[in-house]
Amino acid sequence: MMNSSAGAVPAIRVTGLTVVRGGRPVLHGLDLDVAQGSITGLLGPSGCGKTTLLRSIVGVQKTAAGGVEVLGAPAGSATLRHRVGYVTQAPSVYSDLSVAENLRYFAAVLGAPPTDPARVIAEVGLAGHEGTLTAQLSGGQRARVSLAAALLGNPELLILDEPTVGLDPVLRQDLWQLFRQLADAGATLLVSSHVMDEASRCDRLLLMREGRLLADDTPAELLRRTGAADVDSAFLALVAGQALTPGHALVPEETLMPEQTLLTAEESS
Ligand SMILES: Nc1ncnc2c1ncn2[C@@H]1O[C@H](COP(=O)(O)OP(=O)(O)OP(=O)(O)O)[C@@H](O)[C@H]1O
Repeated sequence: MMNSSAGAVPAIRVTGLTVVRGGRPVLHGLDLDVAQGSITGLLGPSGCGKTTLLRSIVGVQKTAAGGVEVLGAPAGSATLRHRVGYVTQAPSVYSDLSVAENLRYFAAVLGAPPTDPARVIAEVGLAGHEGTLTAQLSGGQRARVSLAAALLGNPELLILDEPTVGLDPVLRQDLWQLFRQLADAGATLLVSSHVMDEASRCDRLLLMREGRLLADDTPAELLRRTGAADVDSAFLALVAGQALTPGHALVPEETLMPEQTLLTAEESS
């Protein structure tokens, strides 16, 4: 059976998710579904709450209200540990171990097959660097070791927080090809970025601003709906539309707080 078949359990279901950080609400009652076997881009300006949403999905974020289900189980459940891979923005590998040592260590912890380290090293384009100490790698290479660690055991859901940041265009293209291969093989990827030009590589986009969803759509439909030439312009059109005609906002009106409308109106003036 295809993963994307209608009626399949969504890979991620977020309902009414509210998160407070530092005494301030940073996610305001988010509702969204992510279908299995797809690549969803989570886009929005710095500080809009992307990492907080990803942390909630992985089950490491304290939430104030609402729920998150992952592959049909509550986020953070022990049964999900081997089914979900998470790559944070900060490389989370040991700098005093080599590339291969890091991956052999994480493979052992996860109980992944012994052939997995070589497979994932090749997938992220680090073949030839197996013996290099992680401390001696470039920032982009270190980030790819973290990504390789998340690919161990072939998780069904990959949560990637800005995985292409600081990478050159060729590497970015290679990684997006890898993401597509993984999705074609049935994996679900949720990839955050503040680089809107990566949006066209996604099946679906979640545009976020100030802890709320501005849009949940395919890239093509988003451009059609806003009449914009690129996702950057679509984002700005949505922000402007929200400020000028809150009654016609592209998210349900009740999820827009009055102060948000005032703020966006001031900013756009
Ligand atoms: N540990 C923390 N304590 C208090 N507030 C926090 C903490 N971490 C983040 N925040 C706040 O939560 C909000 C959302 O942050 P978050 O890291 O989720 O944004 P982001 O969209 O991932 O940003 P970026 O693209 O810069 O990583 C921001 O206003 C931030 O200041």
